[in-house]
Parts: sequence; C-alpha cells; structure tokens
Amino acid sequence: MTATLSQVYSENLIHHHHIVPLDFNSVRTVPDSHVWPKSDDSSSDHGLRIPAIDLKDPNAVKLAGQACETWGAFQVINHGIPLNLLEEVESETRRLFSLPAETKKKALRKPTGATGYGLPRISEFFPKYMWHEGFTIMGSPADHARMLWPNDNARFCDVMDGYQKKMEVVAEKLTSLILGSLEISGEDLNRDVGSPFGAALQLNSYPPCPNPNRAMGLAPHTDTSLLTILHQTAASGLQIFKQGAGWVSVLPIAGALVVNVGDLLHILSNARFPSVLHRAVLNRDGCHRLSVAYFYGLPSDCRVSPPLKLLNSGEKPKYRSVTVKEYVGIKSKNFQEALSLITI
Ligand SMILES: C=C1C[C@]23C[C@@]1(O)CC[C@H]2[C@@]12CCC[C@@](C)(C(=O)O1)[C@H]2[C@@H]3C(=O)O
Ligand SMILES: O=C(O)CCC(=O)C(=O)O
Ligand SMILES: [Fe+2]
Repeated sequence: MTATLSQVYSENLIHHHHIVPLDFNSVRTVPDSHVWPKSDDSSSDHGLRIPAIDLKDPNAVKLAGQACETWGAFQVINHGIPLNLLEEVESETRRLFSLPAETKKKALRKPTGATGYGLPRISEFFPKYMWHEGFTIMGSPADHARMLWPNDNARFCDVMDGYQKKMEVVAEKLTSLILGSLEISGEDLNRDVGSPFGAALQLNSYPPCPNPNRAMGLAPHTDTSLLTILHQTAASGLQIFKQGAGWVSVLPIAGALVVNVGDLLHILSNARFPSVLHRAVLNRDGCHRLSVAYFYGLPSDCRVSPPLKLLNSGEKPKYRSVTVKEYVGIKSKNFQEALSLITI
C-alpha cells in the first residue's frame, strides 16, 4: 500500500519546541528569540514583477513554460475558483487564527504528526523563530477542527473540503499546461495511472508585529511540491528570489492565485524549471496577513526522474532518481541542501 503524504511526513520527527507558536497577542515587543538580523536586501525591489497569465489565453502553455523557466513562479487569473470561495476560505482561516492561544494549542501538531496547528516545519533549521503560525490539513480537517470548535466546526470543514476539491482540478490543469510546454504529459510520469496525487493545504498566519523590520514571517525556502498554488490576502509580504535581481515582491492581485515551482518539478524537468526560493516578510501596515497554500505533489512511492522524452535529445539527467518518500526524508534532514545531495 502506498503511504499517504501524512504518513510520510509523520516519519520525520520534529522537536516539540519547534512546533509551539508564541502567543502573539500577548507580546508588545519582539522577544530576542524572534529577532532576525536586518536583511540588507529586503528593499531591493526594482519594480520587477512575475508574469500574470490568463488561463483562457490561447498562448497559456507557452507563457506558463516561459514563466517557469525564467521566474519559477507566476500569477494566474481565470483559474476557475470562484471569488466567493476564496473569500470564505479567507474568513474561515481568520476565524481559526483569531481563537485564543490556549484553544489553538488543543489542535497542536504532534512531534510525529503532519497536520494541525504549529510553527512551520522548517523552523528547526533556523536559529530564530518566525513570526508565523500555521495549520496543516491533509485530507479531512475534521479531527483537528473538532478540537478547536467542539460544536461548531461544520462550516470550517465544508469550506476547506470544497476548496481542496476545486484546487485539485486547478492543479491538474496547471500541471498539464506546464508539462505540455515541455511536450510531456501526466502519463509520462512514473505514476500508476489513476493513483492520486499527494496534496496538502497549509493555512499561514502572520500576526501584526511590533517591529516588522526585525522579525521574519517565513524564512527563505523552496517548496517540496510539484507546484504550490497560493492565495494571499490583500496585504503584501510574499517575495521571490530572482538571480541577478534579488528579492522581488509578489503584489496581491485580487482573485489571482500565485503558482510556485516546487522541488519535484525541478527534478522532473531536469532543472529546466528551477524551484523558486521564496519567503514572507512582515507587513509594515500592522495588519494581520494570511495566506493559504495548496501543495500539489506525486504519490509517495512515485519515482521522480525526467521522463525519457525529455532526455532523448541526449541531455543527461542532472539528478539521481528518488521516490517522493525518499526525497521528503532527505529534505526533512538537510533542508535546502536536498537537491544538491541528489545531484549526479
Ligand atoms: C506537504 C507539506 C509541504 C510543507 C510540509 C507539509 O507537510 C505541510 C506544510 C508545508 C510547509 C509550509 C511552509 C513552508 C514549508 C517548507 C514548511 O516548513 O511547511 C512547507 C513544506 C514543504 O514544502 O516542504
Ligand atoms: O505566505 C506566503 O506568502 C508564503 C507561504 C509559503 O511559502 C508556504 O506556505 O510554503
Ligand atoms: Fe513556500
């Protein structure tokens, strides 16, 4: 039996002190544990912007391929997710993070768990904590939602279930579009036809910070997914790193979704589509920023390597083939070194 994504992440233990978020409501100054060195490149915004692609554009395949190659990210409009669903997801996410700290801790992720409330998994790789709290969902959120709202969780569950179903459709569409730009299709992946893709939903909260210049929302990282599809609220904060330009802000476009290339697509495309380094800085306006990331991947036993069709021009594979499960294990131990550890 193929292990679920949740089982795969559960096998990689995280220490308790890297799970429990600060009670952000109770602090008036940034504690030393959360002070990050001032980033000299945080304002290096040259007005550059990632492309915005209309899924109804007849050139969408080519545009998506170009965006993945040069940016590793793009915004997408006309994606088919209704605006009112995005608003509902946002309001349920706000309702969750507005609960008292003691209530949220009832749904705390276990050290051997993958889902629930807690700090981002990457916290253990940094000497300082991030100004962030998250809630991870894989499949049904019902068990954790019951811990938060014993009698009033149906709405949260319905909205998150509905969103995951719709996001799967968009993710499939985007995957075939992006693979199509390389002239490969979903059938060329080493996946049992019909087996489910691995997916997860991550609700991110960046509470108002007394000194946003000294704290970090979410530290620089690449996602492990094939693709990540992100909804961000109107407050800016997401930045991507572009070689030669530095950190570039991804300004929210109402109703648009941000698409990031993850490590699995990086390996699969033989580095033609590099996974994008990104981070979330804190909003200067003192508002509570939220984002919702849908991670779309491959089943845990799937072997990830560039399809032969991509290599038939004589190009050599840059990475040894790994199963998703193996790669998640390597990434959990080595974080940003993971790709270089499988380089041939
Ligand atoms: C499926 C997943 C991707 C993720 C780890 C997770 O199990 C759920 C949370 C995801 C997240 C969100 C914040 C950044 C990130 C690097 C992290 O620490 O947790 C990603 C993980 C990932 O892409 O590896
Ligand atoms: O909040 C954001 O804009 C980024 C979130 C993110 O990178 C993630 O959840 O992996
Ligand atoms: Fe990310």
